[in-house]
Amino acid sequence: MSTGFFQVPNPINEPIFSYAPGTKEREQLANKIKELRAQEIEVSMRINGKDVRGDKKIAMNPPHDHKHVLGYYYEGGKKEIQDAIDSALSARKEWASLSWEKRAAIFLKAADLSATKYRMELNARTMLGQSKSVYQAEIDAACEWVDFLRFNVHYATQIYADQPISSPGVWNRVEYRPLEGFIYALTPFNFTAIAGNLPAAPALMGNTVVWKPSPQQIYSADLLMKILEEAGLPKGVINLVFADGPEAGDVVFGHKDFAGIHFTGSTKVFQLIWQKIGNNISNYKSYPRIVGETGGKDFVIAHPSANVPALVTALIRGAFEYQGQKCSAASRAYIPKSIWSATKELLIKELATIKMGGTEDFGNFFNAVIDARAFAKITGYIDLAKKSSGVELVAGGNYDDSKGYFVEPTVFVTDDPHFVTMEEEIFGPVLTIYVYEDSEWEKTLQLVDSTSAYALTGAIFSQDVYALSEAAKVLENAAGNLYLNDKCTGAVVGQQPFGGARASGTNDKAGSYLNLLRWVSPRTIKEVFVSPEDYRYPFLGN
Ligand SMILES: NC(=O)c1ccc[n+]([C@@H]2O[C@H](COP(=O)([O-])OP(=O)(O)OC[C@H]3O[C@@H](n4cnc5c(N)ncnc54)[C@H](O)[C@@H]3O)[C@@H](O)[C@H]2O)c1
Ligand SMILES: N[C@@H](CCC=O)C(=O)O
Repeated sequence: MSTGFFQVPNPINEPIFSYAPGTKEREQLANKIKELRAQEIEVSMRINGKDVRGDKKIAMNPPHDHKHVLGYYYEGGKKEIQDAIDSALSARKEWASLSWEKRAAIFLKAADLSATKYRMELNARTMLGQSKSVYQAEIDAACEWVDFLRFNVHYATQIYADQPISSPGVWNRVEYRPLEGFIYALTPFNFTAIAGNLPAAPALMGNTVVWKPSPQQIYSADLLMKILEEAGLPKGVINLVFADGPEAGDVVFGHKDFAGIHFTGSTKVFQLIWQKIGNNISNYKSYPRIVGETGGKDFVIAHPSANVPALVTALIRGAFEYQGQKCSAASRAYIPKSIWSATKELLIKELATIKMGGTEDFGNFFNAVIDARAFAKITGYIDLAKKSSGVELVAGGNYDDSKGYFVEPTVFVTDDPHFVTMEEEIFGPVLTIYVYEDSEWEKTLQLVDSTSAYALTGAIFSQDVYALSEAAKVLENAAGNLYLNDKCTGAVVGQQPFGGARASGTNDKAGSYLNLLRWVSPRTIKEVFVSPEDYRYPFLGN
């Protein structure tokens, strides 16, 4: 029973380890990678706190070394999804009525376990299973995941503390109830932190969850689940399932107690899901909450006053960190003619220094793309661009999938600002540049705004304050996360709440109170201390 107004520990961002040569953490991580590579693990679903194995045994392989086997998982089907829903629904009553600080303590403990005991393994699994470099794994699987857990507890308390005023003789209160039913968390391959946050955020607010991760992220999802359980998460609160997406969707979206979806993934899949929910709308007990962060076609626009070395650094980091497989990745850039030749020269020079290879070698900045399907899609765009007129290959353009799914960091310049690679999300290491006349700055801003259906992230480079503020105004609706003189990736929880609008999602800002608000259904209570005992108003007289 709660007996106080509790203050949660003040969250601060988890410090990023350097993994520089000679550091203890570098040695520990290298050892953990070696240890994991030497074994084949068996991964089960977790339904109602129990290991459950489906009939289909599927191998997990490092994308940069696809013949190596890291282990196997066992995919289920409709029956396991139904069992997971039943488990979530039966766990709901007890979990929802547990006092908030006891729920919060579990997630804070999971944060501490992830920052200490399991940090190396979280990073190692993300590096091996998703082909992330050491730094990219550290900012994701360790730091962002820990930040989500700690900051969400802080935001939850802000929500609970937000109470209405009361007039004399009355006490008004708002209870922030969890949603009535179960939540479906459907998560992407590219961020371990996002995969963990999507089930954890609704669960923190008292909901129970069915979580289906991307097949390409199961190797690290398995560890996230183990950490949450070790932290004390009761059985049935989060149920981890592995199944074909549409098959699982049929069961989930057809269920009357479906109360909400927490999705991150592609725009196409989100739109299919929204349609399915819409088609079933009259069958649900409540209107389901639909929260989805989806694709991007993120831009960089440089003004003639831009600092060229800073611009080139932002293009390289923004477009090619994690092989361009971030929803926030820079994939179209607009450079004025007056600085194009300096930009091009430096870009080519710097790209030539990038080392590509497996994640086990910490000297590699660049690793493999996630799987054969992504490799085929990305190289399809590269081949098309290579043979198109008006498009010039500036750097990269080669690829090889014999050992791993390697695609070089690739840059094209096009004379058509509507060329397909300027408009569609490729989700790989391909950057397309359009060079504009300096005199066409205003026109180019309009072009940036109207070229793509997406509106996730964008960056403006300018040393001229008027140009910077003009661009920010014209591009007001072109990005949910706008960067001035910085790359358009790498949002930090608590610092840059993340999400976009238009085709990029519902912009509910992961890692902020705005997101947590979607997982509660407020109940307003008015209590009157001395209730009126006569219906007559004074104006009626005697
Ligand atoms: N805006 C953001 O915050 C953000 C963050 C990360 C990734 N993303 C986006 O995610 C995409 C990359 O991730 P991905 O390849 O894992 O996305 P995806 O859409 O292919 O898959 C996301 C999840 O949906 C499932 N799924 C796939 N097809 C389905 C279907 N027809 N019905 C039901 N479920 C289905 C997948 O198994 C996975 O669990 C990119 O488009 C990227 O921009 C967005
Ligand atoms: N939040 C991450 C992107 C997540 C999508 O893949 C960033 O800001 O770069």
